[in-house]
Amino acid sequence: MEDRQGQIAQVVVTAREMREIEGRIFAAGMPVAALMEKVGGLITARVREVGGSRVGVLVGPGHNGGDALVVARELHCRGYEVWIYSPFSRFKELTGQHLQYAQSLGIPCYQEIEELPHCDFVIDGLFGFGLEKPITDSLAWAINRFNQWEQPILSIDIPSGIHTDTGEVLGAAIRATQTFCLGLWKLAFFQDQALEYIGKAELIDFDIPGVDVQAVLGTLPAIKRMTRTQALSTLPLPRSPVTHKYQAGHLLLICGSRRYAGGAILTALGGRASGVGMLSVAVPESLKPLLVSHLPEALIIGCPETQTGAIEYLQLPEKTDLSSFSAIACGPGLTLDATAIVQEVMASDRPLVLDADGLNILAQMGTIPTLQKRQGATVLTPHTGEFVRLFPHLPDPKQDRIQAVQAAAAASGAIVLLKGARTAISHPQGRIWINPNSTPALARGGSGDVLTGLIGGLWAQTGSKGIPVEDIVATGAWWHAQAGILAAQERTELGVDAFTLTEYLMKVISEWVT
Ligand SMILES: NC(=O)C1=CN([C@@H]2O[C@H](COP(=O)(O)OP(=O)(O)OC[C@H]3O[C@@H](n4cnc5c(N)ncnc54)[C@H](O)[C@@H]3O)[C@@H](O)[C@H]2O)[C@H](O)CC1
Ligand SMILES: [K+]
Repeated sequence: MEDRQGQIAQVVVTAREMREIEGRIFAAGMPVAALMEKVGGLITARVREVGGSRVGVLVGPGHNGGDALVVARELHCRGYEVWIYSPFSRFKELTGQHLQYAQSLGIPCYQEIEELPHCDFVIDGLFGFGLEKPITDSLAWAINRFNQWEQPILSIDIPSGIHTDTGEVLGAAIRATQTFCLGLWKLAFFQDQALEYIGKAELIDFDIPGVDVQAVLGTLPAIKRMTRTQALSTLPLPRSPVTHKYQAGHLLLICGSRRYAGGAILTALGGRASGVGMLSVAVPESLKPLLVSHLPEALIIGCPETQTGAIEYLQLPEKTDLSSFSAIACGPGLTLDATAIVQEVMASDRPLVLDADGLNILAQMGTIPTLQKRQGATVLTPHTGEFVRLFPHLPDPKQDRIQAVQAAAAASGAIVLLKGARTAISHPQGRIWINPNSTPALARGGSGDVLTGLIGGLWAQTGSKGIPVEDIVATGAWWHAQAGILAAQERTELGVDAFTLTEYLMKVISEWVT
């Protein structure tokens, strides 16, 4: 049972894949009406927990409308006052039958929004994954009116008007308070542009057989949703009782400038929180005392500086070269004057995380040709602005973040982590992890620096264990977000400065592990 729920929680599908999976279930003999009845019953049970007794139900022409009508009927039979709004004259057969029966029970059905009496909440069953074209004219007008209402709106499957794959608004879309995603997570739930419409997201599992999911998605689905179980299986815990510090990885961070000293501290604190065995931090010479005072356990390497206070070149301790490190993370706070060191680390074969100015310098060097020459594995961690600078010729991530990150990884051969409300991580061959939960509290200067250090530290510890790099990166993104969520719970969304975040990294993990 645990197993099935764990697997279902990771699955993410497109509308086409959902239709194929659904097709297999029907072909195997499950009557369409029976499935609709089952799904409607499950939604009703959840709706009844919401409270209120006066309900407006928005009914579309397809099976999303059919689901809504089953809920309307069930609520009516349980004593709710129910009104239907449906401005359509033609319905799919099953939906039409449900509408006829609902009306025979005395549930009123209106075509005009003004006719709907005041309700405690609204159920949105206008369109699900069958939405084909933009919503226009009077229906778009009505949706915009519903959005101005104060009452909660509960959407069935997906807010009507949202594209199931890209998450874009097709003409007009319902802004739901809560959305009950049916059966399997749809891609739109992880596209930043849809999040304000989806509200609180909940999966209603209706027992889709695992074999049907596998038959359509394969044994290694391309797009997966990150889960706690997955993150815990990747973390370097428990440690071997006989390990020594060099077996727990050696991370080199290259970060900071006179102008951006704090970025170096935050990156290093992120690296430290990963539990990495040995931490070395290369900074401009003048920052060394500051870093030593914050991280007494780290080896702080002071490097010659440019006139502007950037690292001029790497000056590693005697008998050390880049091959001494199990992973390198480079970029936060460097400024654009540190081009030479980015070139130097690119030429090494070490696992490399590039972030912030490291990415901006890479963009100036020419992202794709430079990465094609690299011997080692590279992780890029851009936000949308950096992404566009790195990959100016690829589709804009604002339209479809998942497709954009997949294209970037394929074109560059790097593992690309695209930051956002729903951070997505793609392997060059198209495997994607999506981090499903985060908090706007993390939209704050310095929080990305912490992530860079954390991912670097995890990679340094686990890279030699045969764990796929994208799994390590996704675990870092998950851990970072969970720390932000816990910190925001305890301190509000205003209380999660990047320094505080580094302290919650340990706090959140001890809650999971104990
Ligand atoms: N996932 C499952 O296995 C189950 C899904 N259920 C529900 O069914 C819908 C999908 O149903 P479908 O009938 O295919 O599509 P829709 O209800 O989303 O709507 C299609 C309907 O609407 C017309 N249409 C499309 N776009 C527009 C537009 N812009 N303007 C006007 N009309 C439009 C189109 O022609 C069709 O007639 C899924 O989301 C679930 O809610 C099952 O009930 C349970 C199993
Ligand atoms: K809907």
